[in-house]
Amino acid sequence: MQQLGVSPIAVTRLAKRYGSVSAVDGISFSVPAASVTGLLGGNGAGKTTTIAMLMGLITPSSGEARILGADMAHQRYQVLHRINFESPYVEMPMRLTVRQNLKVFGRLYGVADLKERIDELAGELALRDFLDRPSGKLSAGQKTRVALAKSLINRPEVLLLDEPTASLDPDTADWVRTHLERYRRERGATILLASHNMPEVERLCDDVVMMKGGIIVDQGAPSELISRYGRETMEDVFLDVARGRRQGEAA
Ligand SMILES: Nc1ncnc2c1ncn2[C@@H]1O[C@H](COP(=O)(O)OP(=O)(O)OP(=O)(O)O)[C@@H](O)[C@H]1O
Repeated sequence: MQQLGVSPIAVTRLAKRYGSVSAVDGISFSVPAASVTGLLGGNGAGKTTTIAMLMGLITPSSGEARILGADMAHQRYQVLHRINFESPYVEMPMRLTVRQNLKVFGRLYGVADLKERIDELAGELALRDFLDRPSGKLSAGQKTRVALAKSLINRPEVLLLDEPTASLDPDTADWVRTHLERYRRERGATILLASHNMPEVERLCDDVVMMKGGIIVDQGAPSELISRYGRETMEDVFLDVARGRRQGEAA
């Protein structure tokens, strides 16, 4: 059970240095239960490094990344079965079929009703036509649907998504967003979403954390940020932040 009053995702003075490079430089933010927060920033801002520390895949130089109360650098095994992630940069074993891959991940996450769960996801995410094909022989869009199925296999309470719609056609991307919205609503899941797609951020995110050079340069609800910067869209806000323009300053 989640502790009362503790955000499912909580990052405190988190930092990661690689030699002289500060990939993440002492950031703090939290994601309230059952909400979606977008992690935004240009290339090299520190988003993937932050998510990797939240997954416990990279050890912070200092500070803490907690999920469901567990310090992910030291206590991740307490909560791994309750969380999951999706990234287009993580490939599944290509020779295994989609079904075999989902079985491997399902076992890793300790899913009790695995056969039923795979069947359920195959229906919901339209995987049936290629469930018994090698994962390496799928199109990018099909691979993304499989990656989404993998990330939902254990019905996670917390989902970390690193550009879940990167390199998808607009139709498939819209389809993925609709699924994520539905999953969040039905499961009450807490989601952190790194994205370069501003319409996606406006549609899915309750809150946004904007990073640049490893630090947080602004945060708030998309509508709040748009009005604070005197802009029409998050795309405009993003460009203002990326180009170092102050709120309300003319382009
Ligand atoms: N293993 C590493 N060794 C050295 N520097 C690294 C390493 N990983 C990341 N960095 C550096 O840390 C900074 C942040 O990288 P990160 O991948 O977190 O950014 P990002 O916001 O996810 O960028 P993108 O949008 O391009 O994916 C960059 O300057 C990057 O070059």
